[in-house]
Amino acid sequence: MSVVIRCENLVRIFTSAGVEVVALSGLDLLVSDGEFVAVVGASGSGKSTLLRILSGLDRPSAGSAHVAGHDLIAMGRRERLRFRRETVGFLYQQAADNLLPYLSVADNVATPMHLAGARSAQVRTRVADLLDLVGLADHADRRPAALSGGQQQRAGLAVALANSPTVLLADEPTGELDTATAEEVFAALRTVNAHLGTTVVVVTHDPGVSEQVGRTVGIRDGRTSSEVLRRTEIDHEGRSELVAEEYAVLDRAGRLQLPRDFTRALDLRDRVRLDLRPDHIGVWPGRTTASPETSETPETPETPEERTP
Ligand SMILES: Nc1ncnc2c1ncn2[C@@H]1O[C@H](COP(=O)(O)OP(=O)(O)OP(=O)(O)O)[C@@H](O)[C@H]1O
Repeated sequence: MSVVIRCENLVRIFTSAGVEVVALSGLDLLVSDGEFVAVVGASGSGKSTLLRILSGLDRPSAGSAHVAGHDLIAMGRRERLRFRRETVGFLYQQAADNLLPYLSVADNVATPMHLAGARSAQVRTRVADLLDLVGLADHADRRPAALSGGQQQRAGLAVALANSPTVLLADEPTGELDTATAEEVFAALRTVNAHLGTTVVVVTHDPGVSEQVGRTVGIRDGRTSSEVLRRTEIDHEGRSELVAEEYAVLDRAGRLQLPRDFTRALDLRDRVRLDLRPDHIGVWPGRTTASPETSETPETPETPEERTP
């Protein structure tokens, strides 16, 4: 499957009042065509900065970023405008940022198409198709204020998809919604992902969304740290079960960030002991007094931090 988003060693440093803030500190991210990925991290971890760069609103200080064949650093003004209009769609947390309050839902969805020069007949068909897809066919004539929070986000989703973007970027799209309504919005995002093939990247502080998406990428201190991949497996009795596997990102320099709950569980810190096996690497709490040669190496290590890829 082809790669749609490729970020390598992305750095973004802000300077305000003479103080430098490192928002992204060498972030790597690969997203394949048609994937549904959540980037999850605490407040201040760099999520919004990453999305602003991916949507062409901001430029990184260093590193490289490509989205759907566009080089986000080399891109000139004209290409950037076209990229923002045609290649990426954006869904914000607040309905007010996605929808114009004085237009009906249908006119909100039609506006980006008219701006891109689409013909009226074409616009009408696409508006109807999109509202059908997000389950708002019966609400086309309503103003945003007459919709529930979940309906407003689904209307915003239809607006973001108006010009058939390759990638949909969503910044905390369910941040203001209760759990049931958030699930409804994620269901609409999954429908869009499955039916239109749009690659979807959601950023959020909520680790709970990992159950709603195909892959979760953790972001910590401006770098991608761990990943959880979910896939369906058929067990020996023919039942399908959802399997979640945890991954960590290994960068080109060989650096690996272990998930915090793993390091805490085994009190791993400062220095850890490594053991190369034919198909995996074992990691043990380091001992300060014994060297790796003299310390015991379990013959059949079964500690939870060991993963066979
Ligand atoms: N324009 C800016 N000027 C100065 N510092 C900034 C700017 N934008 C972001 N930062 C800083 O960069 C860091 C990352 O911010 P960012 O908004 O990307 O994080 P976030 O994970 O999206 O957080 P939140 O969930 O709170 O929005 C923070 O320390 C933030 O204060």
